[in-house]
Amino acid sequence: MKRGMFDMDEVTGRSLDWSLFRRFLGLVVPYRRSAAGAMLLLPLSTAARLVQPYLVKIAIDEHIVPAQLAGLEWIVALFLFTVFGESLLGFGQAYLAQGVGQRIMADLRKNGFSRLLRLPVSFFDRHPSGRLVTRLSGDVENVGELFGSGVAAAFGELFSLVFIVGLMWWLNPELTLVAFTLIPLLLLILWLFRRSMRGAMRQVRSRVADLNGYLAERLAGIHEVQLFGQEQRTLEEFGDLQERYRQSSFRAIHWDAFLFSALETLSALAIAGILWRGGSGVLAGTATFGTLVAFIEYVQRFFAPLRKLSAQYSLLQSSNASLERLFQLLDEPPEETGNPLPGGGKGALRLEQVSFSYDGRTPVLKNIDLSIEPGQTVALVGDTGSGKTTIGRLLLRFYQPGSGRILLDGDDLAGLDPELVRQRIGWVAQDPFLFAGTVRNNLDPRRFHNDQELFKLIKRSGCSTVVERLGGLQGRIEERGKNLSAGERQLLCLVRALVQQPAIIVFDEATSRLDAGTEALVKAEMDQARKGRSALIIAHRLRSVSTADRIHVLHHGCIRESGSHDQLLAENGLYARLWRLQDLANGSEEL
Ligand SMILES: Nc1ncnc2c1ncn2[C@@H]1O[C@H](COP(=O)(O)OP(=O)(O)OP(=O)(O)O)[C@@H](O)[C@H]1O
Repeated sequence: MKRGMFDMDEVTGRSLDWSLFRRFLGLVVPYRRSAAGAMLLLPLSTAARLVQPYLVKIAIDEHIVPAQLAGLEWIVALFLFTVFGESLLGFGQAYLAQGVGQRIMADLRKNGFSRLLRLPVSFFDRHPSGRLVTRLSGDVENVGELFGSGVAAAFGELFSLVFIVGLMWWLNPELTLVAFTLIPLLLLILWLFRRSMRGAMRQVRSRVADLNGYLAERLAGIHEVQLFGQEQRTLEEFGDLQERYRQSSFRAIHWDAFLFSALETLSALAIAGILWRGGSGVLAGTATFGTLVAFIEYVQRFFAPLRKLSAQYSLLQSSNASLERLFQLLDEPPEETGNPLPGGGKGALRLEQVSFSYDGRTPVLKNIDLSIEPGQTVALVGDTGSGKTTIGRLLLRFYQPGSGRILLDGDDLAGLDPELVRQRIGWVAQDPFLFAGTVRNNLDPRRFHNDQELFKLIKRSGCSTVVERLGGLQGRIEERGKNLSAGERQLLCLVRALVQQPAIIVFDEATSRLDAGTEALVKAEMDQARKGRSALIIAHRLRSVSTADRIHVLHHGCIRESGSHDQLLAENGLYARLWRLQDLANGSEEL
């Protein structure tokens, strides 16, 4: 698959970043007691583990070699005690550390989702939903592991290393130097690994996000995939993404394997050095046999944490990229809240010289002047892509105009609380969306009415048959309203818009998908809904707006003509031409 065919997730993540890490520690603060407990148990369990080879040395040097069996049972008992102690302490440590990790995950998921819900719609234009799902699932998991399996464990391993080197030096400095002559080589290998692993982990995260994004998009459009026989092509594209993901994972595994075998080799070389120098030392009487055995054991235990540290390093790298992505999300500025709306608005709207572009480059609306007086019905017509829906979105404050201003009952929309604006302006969308859940939760999400009032409104809006078929207010609507026809969905969305008793109602192609019979029904309900409030009707079919008080004809983002139906026909301009075209087509065809 070509790069760019499906937007690649930005490859983020610097090397281990302390500012990110400090911020991560802030997530641990609420659980500091458990975290401190986990950190405290770590050195204790490590000490219990590392004292074991020393006990073996004593057993050999003081009891077995000199054939002094008295007291050996105490050494064995102590040995067993440290083994059980290590298990118990290790269990307690893992329990506390993993608990902290799980709580951090829950917090991040909740905070991330809560931020997503408050982000402006323009954010979702830039970020495919599949990628956002990856952030709240995969990235959160990674960060959660950072404490349990990452930080706490790394702290333990580092403690082990220092403890081992200290003990070895205390037992025999010369043998310690022999064991660690390969340290420069070890550092070189670790540096190489660290550099390569960082790039590999970033790529893995980025490619898994691509894969998830693609999956989410294709599953959402499964009807179109099947309709256009795209199963094979989709499979191939998925296969390509999957292959890219596999390759990057493989690269990461390859580096992991490299480090594992390099450390194994170094460990074996160090043991060989100890056998050679230590063996001659035992024969010359400068070292004891017990020290030799303990050294071999300690060298193995020195390289084991390094292997673990390298695994933790991969984890830290991938968590770093995940942390960066999650913090980016948490730092996204939420939609501005603005001032509360003064009460008693009558539903007057005014657009003054409004211009707008989605991407900051291509103008979609240019210097729009338009007003709706209280109780008036204004219509927007124009060809596909001329910017009608965009005007509706600006009215609902989903986007802010690039220049110019919009006044709602005299107040600049830019300074008003969007939630309250959306309560005052009802919206019946072109492609209405219903959530999986009860009829009640869908129709009256803000709980404006009790059941009786709601049912009255449903009846008045002519959709009581639909609601009864679904099983009443507690009846179930499936995901995206797929157990309903387009007309039924449109009718329910009309009720949903009316429930909040808006001063202004916007119909965006509300009847475009309906058959003649249902269209007449919805149209009648729309006429009913317009009574006593201002309305903006966005439509292709001129017949459906001919009775509007004022009609604006939009062309390439500019208002080309304005007036009543009769005035526009008399002007004999674009509107009149479109009207004749639609009339020719029996008034039933779209533009
Ligand atoms: N989210 C978006 N991001 C970028 N461009 C967009 C977005 N939504 C719409 N556009 C572009 O803005 C222009 C106006 O779109 P808009 O939906 O307002 O047209 P419309 O007049 O309502 O069309 P239609 O009658 O087909 O619904 C189009 O060129 C469209 O491609």
